[in-house]
Amino acid sequence: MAKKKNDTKTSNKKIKMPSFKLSNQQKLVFGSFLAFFGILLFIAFISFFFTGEADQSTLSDFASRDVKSENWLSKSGAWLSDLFIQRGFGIASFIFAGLIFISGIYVLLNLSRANLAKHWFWGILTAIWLSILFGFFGNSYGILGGTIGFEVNTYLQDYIGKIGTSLLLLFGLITYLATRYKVTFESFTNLFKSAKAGLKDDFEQTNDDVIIPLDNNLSEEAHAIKSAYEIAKESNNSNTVKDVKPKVETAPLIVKPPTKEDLEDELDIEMEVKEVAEELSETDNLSDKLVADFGQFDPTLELSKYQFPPLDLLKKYDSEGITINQEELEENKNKIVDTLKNYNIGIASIKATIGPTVTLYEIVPDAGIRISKIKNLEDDIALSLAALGIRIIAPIPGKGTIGIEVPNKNATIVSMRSVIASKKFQTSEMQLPIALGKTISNETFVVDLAKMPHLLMAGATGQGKSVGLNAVLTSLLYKKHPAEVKFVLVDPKKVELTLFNKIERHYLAKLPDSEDAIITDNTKVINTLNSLCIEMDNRYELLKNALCRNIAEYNIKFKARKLNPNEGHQFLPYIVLVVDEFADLIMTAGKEVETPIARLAQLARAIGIHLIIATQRPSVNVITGIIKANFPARIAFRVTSKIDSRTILDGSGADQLIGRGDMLFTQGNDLIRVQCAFVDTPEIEKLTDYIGSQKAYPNAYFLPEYVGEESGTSLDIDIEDRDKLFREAAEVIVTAQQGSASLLQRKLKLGYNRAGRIIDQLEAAGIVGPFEGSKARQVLITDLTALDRHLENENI
Ligand SMILES: Nc1ncnc2c1ncn2[C@@H]1O[C@H](COP(=O)(O)OP(=O)(O)OP(=O)(O)O)[C@@H](O)[C@H]1O
Repeated sequence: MAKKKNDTKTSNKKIKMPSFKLSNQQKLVFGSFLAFFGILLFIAFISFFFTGEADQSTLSDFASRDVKSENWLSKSGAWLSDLFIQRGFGIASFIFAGLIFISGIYVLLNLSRANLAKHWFWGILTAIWLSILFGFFGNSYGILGGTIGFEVNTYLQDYIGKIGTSLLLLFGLITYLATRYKVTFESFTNLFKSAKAGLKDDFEQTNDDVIIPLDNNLSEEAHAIKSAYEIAKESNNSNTVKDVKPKVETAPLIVKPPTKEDLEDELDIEMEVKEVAEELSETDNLSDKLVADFGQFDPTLELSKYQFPPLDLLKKYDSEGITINQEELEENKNKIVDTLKNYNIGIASIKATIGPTVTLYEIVPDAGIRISKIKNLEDDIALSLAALGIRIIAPIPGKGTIGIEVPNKNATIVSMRSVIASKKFQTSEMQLPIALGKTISNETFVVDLAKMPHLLMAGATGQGKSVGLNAVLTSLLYKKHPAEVKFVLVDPKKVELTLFNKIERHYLAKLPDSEDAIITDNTKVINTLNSLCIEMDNRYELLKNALCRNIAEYNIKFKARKLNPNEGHQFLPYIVLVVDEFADLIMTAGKEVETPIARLAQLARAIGIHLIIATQRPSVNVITGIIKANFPARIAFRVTSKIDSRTILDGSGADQLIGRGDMLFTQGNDLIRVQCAFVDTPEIEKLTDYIGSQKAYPNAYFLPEYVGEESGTSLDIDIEDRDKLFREAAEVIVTAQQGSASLLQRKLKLGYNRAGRIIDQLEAAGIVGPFEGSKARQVLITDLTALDRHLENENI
C-alpha cells in the first residue's frame, strides 16, 4: 500500500515538470509591468518629438549623471525613443508601445495567447510597412520612417526604382487587407458605392438642417425643437445603420471536485478550468446562427432610406407661449372672492395656474365650509365673471383644494409643432405615443394608444374633433416607421381624411379588392370590419403558435429570428382603425357594424389593433352600452347638453368647455382638461406630400379577404335544414310585405338570432331580397297564393 502511494507521488512529480504557466500573482506583476512599460514608451515617444533634437547630444553620455536629458522620462526615455524611432521604425514605433501595452492587458485578464500572437504578427508587419512608406515619402526626415525605413527604401530604390517601390508598397497593402480583413474586390466596389450614396444622403440632409443659434439664452421652445431635431436625426440614422452586436454566451463553469492528490499538490500545480458551452436547443441554435450571420431581423429594411418628416413641415404660430395678464388674474381673483363672500364663504388661500386656454384658480375654503355649497354656486360665479365655460372641480382629486377653471380672455393656440418637439414626446418609450396637446399647467400631454387600448372621441360639430383625429395621426407619423403601423381610415364625410390618400402605400391598410384605401362608403365598412376580425383571429393563432402573450413579445421574438417565416410568421405592424363619423355608420348599418366593432374592442388589444372612433352625436343609441364598456379612454370636446356629456364621460363637464379644441380626457378615472394641439389642413398636406414623395411599398397593406354574406355564399341553405317556423315566417313577411328580422321577432316571439337565421333561409328560398344596410329587405313574393305556388315548385 505504502509502495503504491510512493508510486503515485513519483508520477505526480513528473507532471510538475517546468511549465510556462504563471501563477495569478505572477500574472498580476508581469501583466502590470508590461502595461506600464507600454505607457512609458508611449510617453517617451511623444516627448521625443519635442525634445529629441536637444537630447541627441546627451545620448553618448548615458552613464554620466551630470549630463541631463530633456525627455519627459529623462535619460532612459531619450535612449529608448532614440532606439525605437531614430534608429528603428520611425513613427510606426508607436505600434510597439501599443503592442506591449496590449500584452500586459492580455496577461492580466488571462486572455487567449493565440490572439495576442496574432496581434504581434500583424503589428510588426504593419510597423515595417509604415516605416517603409514614411521612408519613401519623407526621405529627408529620419524621424518619420526611422533608420529601417530609410535604409530599406534606399536599398529598394537602388534595385527597383521609385515606381517599383511604390507598387511594392501598394501590393503589400493589398496583401495585408486581403489576408487580415478578408477584403475582396467586390467589397471594394461596394464600399465605393455606399460611400457615394452616403455622400449623397449627407448632402440631402444638410439641405434639411435646421440652423440653431449657439445661444445660451435660447427660448425653451427652441431648446425643445433643437433636442427634438437631434433625436429625430439620431433615430433616422439608427434606422439605416444597424449595429449587430455579437452575442456573448455565458456558460457555466464545470469544476471537477479535487482529488486528495490534487489537494496535496495544490500549491504547485495550477488547476485548469475548462469552460463548457451551454447546450442550446435546436431552434435557439438556429436563430443564434441566423442572428450572427444576418443580424436581427429589421422590419424597416425594405424602406431603409425612409426619412422621418422634419419639424419644419409644421407651422409655428406667433401667438404661441402664454402671456400672463396680471390685471386679468387679479380681476378674476377678486370676483371669485367677492362672489363667495356674498354667500358667506370665506377663503383661506387662492392660487392660480395659467394654461393655454383656461386658468385654474385653486382655493382652500375656510374650515367648516361644505364643498357642495361651492359646487352649487357654479352659475353664480359664471355670472359674476361674465364668462362661458366655467368649471368647478370640488374637490380636486388628491389635492384637497377646490378648483375653478376660468377661460382666458386671449386663448393661445397650442401648435402641433410645439408638442411634437417636446422632449416628453420625442423621448417617450411608448408603443404608440400620441401628443394630444397641453394640460392646464401647460405641460405637453402624451398618452400611449396601445395602453388605452381604444379611444372614443365625441363633441358637437365644429368643436375640434377632426383636428383632434389629425393630431393623433400626425403624432404617429412622426414617431413610427411605415413598417410599424398601418391605418384603416373610415371617413363617411369624404373630405376630412382624403389627404392621407397620398401615403396609401406607406401607411394605409385596405381590402385587396378595394380601389380606395380610405373608406367612404358605409356598406364597405362592414366588410373591412369583418376583415379586421379575421386579421385578429389570424394574429391570435400566430401568437398562440409562437407562445407569446402580446404583439410586442411576438415582434421581439420575430426580430430575434426565433420564428420561422415559412410557418406563416411575419413581423406584425400595429393597426389603427380610425372612424371619423361613427353616428352615421351606426345609423345606416346598425348591428352589422356594432358587432364587429364590439368584438374588436373586446379582444384586439393584445394583437395590436386599436380603434379610434369619433362621433358628433353622443346619444345613447350611437354610443351604446356595449361600445362604452369597451372604450375606457374617452375624449370629450364641447357638447351642447349635460345629457350628452354624461353619455360620453359618465358625468357633466363637457358641456362647460369653451370649444376650439378645449377637451376633457379620461382613461377611466380622473378627468384631465387638455387644450388639443392644432394642426391645420396645409400642414397635413405638407406632411403627407413629404412622406408620399418617398419610396413606398408596392401596394397598401392588405387585410385578409372577407366574403360578405350579401354576396350569396351562405345562402345555399338546405331545404331540410329549414326552421320549423319557416313557413309561418314566410307568410308573415309576405302579408306585411316587409322583409325585416324585427318583424319576425315581434310576430313570432323569436330571439334575434333565430329571426336572423330565418331571414337568411327566406333569402335562400328567394322570398326576400338581399341585405340592404339598415333598410328592410325587399319582399319578392307578392301575396300568399304566389307564396304557396313558389314553395310547391321548390319541392318538385
Ligand atoms: N385645437 C384647436 N385649437 C384652435 N382651434 C381649433 C382647434 N381645434 C379646432 N379648432 C377650430 O375649430 C374649427 C373646427 O374644427 P373641426 O373641423 O376639427 O371640428 P369638428 O368637430 O371636426 O367639426 P365637424 O364634426 O363638423 O367636422 C377649426 O377649423 C378650427 O378653426
